[in-house]
Amino acid sequence: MTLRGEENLKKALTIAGSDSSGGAGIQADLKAFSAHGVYGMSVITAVTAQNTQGVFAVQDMETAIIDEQMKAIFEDIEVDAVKIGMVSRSETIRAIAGGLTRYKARNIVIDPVMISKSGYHLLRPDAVKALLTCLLPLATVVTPNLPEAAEMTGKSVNSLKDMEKAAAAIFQMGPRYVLLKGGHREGDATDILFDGETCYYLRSPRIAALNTHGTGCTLSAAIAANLARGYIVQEAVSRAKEYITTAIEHALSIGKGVGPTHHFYTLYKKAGMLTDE
Ligand SMILES: Nc1ncnc2c1ncn2[C@@H]1O[C@H](COP(=O)(O)OP(=O)(O)O)[C@@H](O)[C@H]1O
Ligand SMILES: Cc1ncc(COP(=O)(O)O)c(N)n1
Repeated sequence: MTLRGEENLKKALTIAGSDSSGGAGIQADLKAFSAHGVYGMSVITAVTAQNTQGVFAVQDMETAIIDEQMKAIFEDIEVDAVKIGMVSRSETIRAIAGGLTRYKARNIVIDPVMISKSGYHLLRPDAVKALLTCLLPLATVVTPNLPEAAEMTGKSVNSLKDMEKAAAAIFQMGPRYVLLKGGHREGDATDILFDGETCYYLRSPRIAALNTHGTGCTLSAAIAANLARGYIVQEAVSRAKEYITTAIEHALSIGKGVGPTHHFYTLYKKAGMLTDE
């Protein structure tokens, strides 16, 4: 059976860690892909035991199974975009970079995940260099938050001026675009997109939200989904920013700590599935 429009179905891959509580990592990415009407696939780099209160254990996958997952996907299915999240350690990073190059992957969005909101090191400190030298040059867009930008540049990043300088320094590391996220700032949640020449400001008021688990994962997956759908980078990023803003506005009070964002608010609303209206 062929579904109407199936021949136009776009396919995106997330290479990231599993979050058992479903708010971040692979699970957030697949939800974001689905909400954009994009078929989702995954390469799991690590399994975490975590919930809304913290990360309690991590098991890294062997590089052999990372290679095999990439091979299984790329040798069979056309991949329209790739999002990369938690990569844990240098061996994992080298395996991913090798696979992306071998299979000529395109539309690559790298979220340089380092420390979870709850304070757990999801990237080993000795793997930062491998992330910068092996993966960043392959990125269409890299999406650091402020602490990650500080780690990458060796300078603290707070003001919008600092953000512009950091975006320019990270651009020199090889990605085609840098999206520096302002979620950790005081004041407006303004992000900066830099293409090597111009800084574009993506503004949104700060939402007084407690439930922001997985915001960065969701944003980068939404960018990948929009690239898979054929939008140019500026448009893909600006649509993803609208998507994450709605997802935070209607974030879910699930669990005892920092809950996840709501991926399907707009879809549920259109379908008349929201009971409070
Ligand atoms: N309280 C908030 N209100 C509005 N937007 C937010 C808020 N917190 C984060 N964002 C937005 O969510 C996206 C993810 O940013 P951030 O939370 O900094 O990423 P990370 O999860 O990597 O730390 C960015 O577009 C950021 O501006
Ligand atoms: C598997 C995985 N990947 C990424 C994050 C970062 O998300 P956050 O910064 O919201 O904790 C996470 N907590 N877990």
